[in-house]
Amino acid sequence: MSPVDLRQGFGMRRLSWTALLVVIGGTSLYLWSWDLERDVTDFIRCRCKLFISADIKVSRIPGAGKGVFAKENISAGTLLWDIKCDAILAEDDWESCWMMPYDDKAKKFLYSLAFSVRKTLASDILLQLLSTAYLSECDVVDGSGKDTKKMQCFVISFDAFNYINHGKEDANVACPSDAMRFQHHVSAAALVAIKNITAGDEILQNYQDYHETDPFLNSIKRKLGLDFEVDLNGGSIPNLLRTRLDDKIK
Ligand SMILES: C[S@@+](CC[C@H](N)C(=O)[O-])C[C@H]1O[C@@H](n2cnc3c(N)ncnc32)[C@H](O)[C@@H]1O
Repeated sequence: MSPVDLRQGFGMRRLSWTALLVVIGGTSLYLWSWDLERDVTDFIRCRCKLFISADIKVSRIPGAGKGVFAKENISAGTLLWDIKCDAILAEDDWESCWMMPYDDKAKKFLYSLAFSVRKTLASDILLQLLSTAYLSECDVVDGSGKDTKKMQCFVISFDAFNYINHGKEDANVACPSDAMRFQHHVSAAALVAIKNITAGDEILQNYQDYHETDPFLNSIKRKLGLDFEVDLNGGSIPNLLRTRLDDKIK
């Protein structure tokens, strides 16, 4: 596993941070106003790091929007991205990111959001947050990557890997095996190259490995009019309503 050099800054980063603060602040206010804050939102402060240089540009997949492209050759087995939710474990140069457990409380809250008649600015902001977050296994128990509970969390980060598109046979990254996690203290939500990747290749992950297969979440997203993945087996993903944060802050 050989981490390559740090990602250089991506455009819009400052705007993304401002938007993130607005989102977290707005969400807390909104939940507090519903007396739900303590019950529903455990936004866990984590640190994330991208270990490679990558470009965000138009994907070669028709209709897929933007994608992530490697700027260098990457060998199979290289750790590309990781997240740690224990401050002691992450170095200072890891960037702030968040996890929110996808548990019964979160499901109850999502349900109330989808079926509530109350529509406010704060609920709109929360929707933006949902549209950028993705589900992944998480290590919230001790933040060390050793958590074997296989919980799922929403990952909220604003780095280039938010733009990874879906691929099946051509997927070249995936979450690490349990053996790799335990041996190298890698998080369950980390991304590892599963093939040799050549500079200029688009980085693709099979979405079925980590999210969008949850019928409840998909029904909520459908109800909320959010972008969601369907028919991943068929290989085509309809471009429904696109509400991604970056589109809003152009
Ligand atoms: C996490 S985003 C990836 C970044 C996205 N392409 C963008 O420009 O913001 C996921 C969305 O990208 C699009 N997408 C990803 N993989 C795709 C594929 N193989 N075919 C078509 N659209 C895809 C879908 O709209 C999906 O909801």
